[in-house]
Amino acid sequence: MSEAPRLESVAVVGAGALGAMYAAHLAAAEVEVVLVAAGERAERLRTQGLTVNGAPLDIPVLDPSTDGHAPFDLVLVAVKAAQLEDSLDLVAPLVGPDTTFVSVLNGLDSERVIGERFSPEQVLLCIALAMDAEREGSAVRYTAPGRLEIGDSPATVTPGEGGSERTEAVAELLDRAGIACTVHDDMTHRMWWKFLVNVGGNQASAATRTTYGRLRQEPARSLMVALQDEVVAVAAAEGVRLTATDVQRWYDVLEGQPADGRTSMLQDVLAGRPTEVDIFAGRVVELGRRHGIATPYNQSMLWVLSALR
Ligand SMILES: NC(=O)C1=CN([C@@H]2O[C@H](COP(=O)(O)OP(=O)(O)OC[C@H]3O[C@@H](n4cnc5c(N)ncnc54)[C@H](OP(=O)(O)O)[C@@H]3O)[C@@H](O)[C@H]2O)C=CC1
Ligand SMILES: CC(C)(CO)C(=O)C(=O)O
Repeated sequence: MSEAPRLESVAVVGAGALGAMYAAHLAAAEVEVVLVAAGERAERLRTQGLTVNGAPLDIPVLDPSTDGHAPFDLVLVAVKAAQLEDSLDLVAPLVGPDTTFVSVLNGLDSERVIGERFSPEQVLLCIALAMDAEREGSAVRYTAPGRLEIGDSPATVTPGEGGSERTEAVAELLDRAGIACTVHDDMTHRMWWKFLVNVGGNQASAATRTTYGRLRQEPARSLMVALQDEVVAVAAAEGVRLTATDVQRWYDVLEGQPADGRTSMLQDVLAGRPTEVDIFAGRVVELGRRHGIATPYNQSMLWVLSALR
């Protein structure tokens, strides 16, 4: 078996809670890492900078519309869902045929969108889990860095043939940078599991404005469970089996989260930013309609959280 290439350069697009946290890890491991941004955002990042857990994040800001650079080995996409298309346009000049993409975005669809814009072979499937990263202005803080789970898309790898070189190379890079990562051969199931987590956890916490500690208790907990039951139903109709054990695994993760930690969606609501409700409740409602499954709790979330825009 040939050895996976060693990845040396990373472009992070989306210098928010997750993007800045991972950029700090990569820079500390002496990997070449840049933050990709344009216009006023690039200017702000250059002049105001960012801090991660109080330490200045001293890495270059690259604006592809004015600054040239050879294609990067890895593009780490860490914007919110509504910003995905724009961020891909921005990063396009930094992408070559050997560039690999990892998207930490929540939801079922970002990898497909990236694959359609570039090439499906260049995109790994990924979920980001169990972190409590938050950003306020130019300050990013976390106590729990969580972990990434990565693997190949079934659309690009033949089952039983083992992981791709791209997956191996990304796992090696993350390991070098001290970013906890596990490789999975059934990422489709893992993505659906994460979707269940976000549809329940993020939306219930955002609608009731509760931290992880209060999300573990009534009444937020019952709302979370009702939202998740609808995910289990639409997942089954899509051929994905989410079991009671799968659901329990999220409760176990939730128990371990800091009591005062906040989901990314609660952070958006509290900061007055648009939420990612379209990729959570919006997607469940759409799948429910397609399969003739009632999704009243997610329909309510769609109305409630959309009204906060
Ligand atoms: N935070 C968390 O704990 C977790 C988040 N996730 C998921 O990860 C994704 C990222 O979340 P999070 O880090 O919280 O998001 P943030 O909102 O903190 O960060 C997004 C960043 O993207 C930047 N951005 C927006 N548009 C562009 C663009 N066109 N070009 C370059 N940069 C851009 C924003 O800049 P600006 O501020 O200037 O607008 C912001 O810095 C989401 O899908 C989220 O659901 C998953 C697991 C946990
Ligand atoms: C799983 C969770 C809740 C943090 O680990 C998340 O994905 C988010 O906050 O968006």
